[in-house]
Amino acid sequence: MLKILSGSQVKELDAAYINRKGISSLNLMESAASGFVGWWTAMDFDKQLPVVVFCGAGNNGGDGYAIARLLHGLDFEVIVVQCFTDSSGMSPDALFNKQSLPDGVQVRHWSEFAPCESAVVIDAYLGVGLRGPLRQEAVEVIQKINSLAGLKISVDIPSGLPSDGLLDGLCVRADFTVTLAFPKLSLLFPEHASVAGKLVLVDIGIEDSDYQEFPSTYFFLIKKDLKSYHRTFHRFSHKGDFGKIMLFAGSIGKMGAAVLAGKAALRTGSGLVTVQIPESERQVVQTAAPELMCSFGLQGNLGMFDALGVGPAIGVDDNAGTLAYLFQNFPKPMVIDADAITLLGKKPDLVQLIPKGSILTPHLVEFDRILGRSENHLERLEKASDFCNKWGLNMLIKGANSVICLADGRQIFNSSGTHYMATAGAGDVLTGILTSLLGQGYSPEQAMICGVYQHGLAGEIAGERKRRGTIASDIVEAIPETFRRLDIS
Ligand SMILES: NC(=O)C1=CN([C@@H]2O[C@H](COP(=O)(O)OP(=O)(O)OC[C@H]3O[C@@H](n4cnc5c(N)ncnc54)[C@H](OP(=O)(O)O)[C@@H]3O)[C@@H](O)[C@H]2O)[C@H](O)CC1
Ligand SMILES: [K+]
Repeated sequence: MLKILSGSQVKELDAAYINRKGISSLNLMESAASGFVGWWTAMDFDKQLPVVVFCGAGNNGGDGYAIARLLHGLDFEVIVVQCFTDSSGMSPDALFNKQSLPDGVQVRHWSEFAPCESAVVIDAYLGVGLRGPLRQEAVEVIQKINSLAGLKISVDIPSGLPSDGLLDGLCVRADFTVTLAFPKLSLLFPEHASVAGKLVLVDIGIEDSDYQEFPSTYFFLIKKDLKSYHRTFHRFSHKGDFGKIMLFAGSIGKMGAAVLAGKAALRTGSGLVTVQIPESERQVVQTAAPELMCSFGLQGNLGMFDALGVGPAIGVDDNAGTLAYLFQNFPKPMVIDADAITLLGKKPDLVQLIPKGSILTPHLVEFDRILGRSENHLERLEKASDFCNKWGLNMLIKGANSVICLADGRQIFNSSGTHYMATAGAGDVLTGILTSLLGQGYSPEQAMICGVYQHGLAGEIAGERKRRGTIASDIVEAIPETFRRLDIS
């Protein structure tokens, strides 16, 4: 899992890495530039289009000069736009790379650069070294970059965006941000989605062990992490090992929630799945999914289940008593979603009854219902951390880059998923997946890590095939393929 460090820790990380590996800072900059160009090559940009690289005087600019040299070597027409006047303030590595530009690369000063009609723009003006409010010249440079018509690609972070905090002013509006080593925290905030564009992560060779000495509570979950969090089953495993779970979901007119959550749990590998529903609606479930079992009364049978999920479309009117009953009579961690979260917002006294280690899965509106409105994502993350710590609970804040908030304070941003998942019932599918994994003996942390990543991956697989026509059932049907892609048997 990648640790997300603050902008000011990046310099120390580089120094420690350089020291340990016995390489120069220039080598690291070259890795960054060649990583960027590796992505560029895979994107197969049109060689007819000129490439305009805006370079600052710091190491972000240094990356830009090195990228300009490498792209020129690949036969692109490259124009470097120098965004400073006095070269004496340049970082040594940026200066070296500026001096290494081949003759064929044109260099202009930003104030003299007249925008060409069509070009790809690379923004290597300011990176994580930004300090304080933008100076006047920087405002004008960024306005110029934003005024250009072509595709804009920011190196490491859109220039002007603080790496760890909130945008307060102007920054480059990127179509892609190619971020180095780990995503900068602010790139993961929903309020910055429109300036960060698509996020691309480039590995520059720094290993997980190099991060160890740097404290951070923020992490980024990537594909290679998944396998080690999964349980392995053997040839003597039987139906019981895969868990018996109960999903309390659906109500009259909204039975799809029970069907989707139930099918998702089956596709995730649950041995036996029972849905708790109104008796009058049993034919909906049993016709849609014959593998599901139905139950119509809670009392008496909770002890037989390994895990429980509650909330999707149960309604908020008469269920406070039921929730209290579940919390008091099912002592293991459970999944709490949708209407159950809204109910907690209405009856906060219920929170203290929730079994420790349980997983709450609010989207942003539901989050506000339990913890009040937040001005921004940073405030939201802090509230989640306090809440989880106070009550010994886990929370998943759903959205692009959903955040897994663990009771011990770690907050893990998910990297999988797509906007095609913004469709009715996608959350019900997640509840089914998470409850299934808890029932298979996964700890809440394991269940959240595996479940959230695979839910996102299933959405990506469904989206590849169905694009904006993706519906929640497609996500369910893509779950088996996620096990194949992650090489999990
Ligand atoms: N491990 C890695 O991830 C690596 C990243 N690399 C790249 O390096 C940058 C960070 O480089 P750094 O030199 O620390 O800083 P920047 O280039 O981002 O910024 C410094 C320049 O910004 C000017 N600045 C600072 N604040 C302001 C402001 N408020 N308004 C205007 N200009 C500002 C500063 O000017 P000074 O006059 O104050 O010196 C500098 O010119 C990182 O983002 C990556 O891109 C490395 O390539 C290798 C490893
Ligand atoms: K930049």
